[in-house]
Amino acid sequence: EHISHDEYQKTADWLRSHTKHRPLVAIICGSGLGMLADTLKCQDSFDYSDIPGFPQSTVQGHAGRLVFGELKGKSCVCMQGRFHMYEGHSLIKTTFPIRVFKLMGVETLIVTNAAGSLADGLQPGDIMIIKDHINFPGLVGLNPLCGPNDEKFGPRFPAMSGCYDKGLRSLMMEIAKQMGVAGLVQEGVYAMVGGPNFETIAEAKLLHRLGVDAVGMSTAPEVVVATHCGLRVFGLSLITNKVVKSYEDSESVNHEGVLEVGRLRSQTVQQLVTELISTMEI
Ligand SMILES: Cc1cc2[nH]c(=O)nc(N)n2n1
Repeated sequence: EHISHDEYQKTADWLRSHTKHRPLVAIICGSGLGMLADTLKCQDSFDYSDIPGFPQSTVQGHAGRLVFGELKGKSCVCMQGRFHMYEGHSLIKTTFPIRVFKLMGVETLIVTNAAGSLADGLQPGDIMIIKDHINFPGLVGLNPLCGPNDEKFGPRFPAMSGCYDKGLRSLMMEIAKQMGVAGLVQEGVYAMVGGPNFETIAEAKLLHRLGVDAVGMSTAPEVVVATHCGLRVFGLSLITNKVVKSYEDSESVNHEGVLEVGRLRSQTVQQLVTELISTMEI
């Protein structure tokens, strides 16, 4: 379906009339990383169900709240729970909040997610700074920008090269070193698959062959829409499991395990993101 500019504007106006916060940074908290929102000071929070135009979140481990507040004195808005294509939402709906944030004056998007690792050097519990992504659904036309282009947001044919801001990626590597967790952090390529099933072994081998380091079921559509409307983007993946790449391997992955690693490492992710927001020029 198509969403008119006025609908985005209406939601942005509703939010601006319900909070005094004027965030410059938006953060999307991935599976098991929702606690970051709880660290915001002077919070104003809204259940997605109370916000006109917002879709509803249905995934275990995703609260479904929009939290405004301050992080180290900087005004932020946090999505505690995000929308996924596999929930049956259209991609227009899953990325609706991004354009609302843009209309509210947000200039930087920080997106976090949980992902499975295909790279041999990436272990569960590691943190991957997203250098670039492969948007498989987008390549076959499942793209939030399909349909009439809204020129007020951006061009018909937006460039995507360099959509993960190099300055923020370097800054985050610096922060990881200062925090003494550089050993946990490395850059890599993230691939989005539609889900909700995890990969077959043949699919895992294909992705690995294509140069994918970590695979998940979100993030790319949000980043495409954010880049289209001119937001600066930083992304990181919390590696929750090794993707099974061999027919001899009996291991298999499940959502519980994904959430468990989230709980284990969320503290570190929280500190890294907080430090990034506090250090970067807004
Ligand atoms: C959130 C998440 C975690 C994993 N692990 C995996 O092996 N394959 C995925 N697609 N995902 N997605």
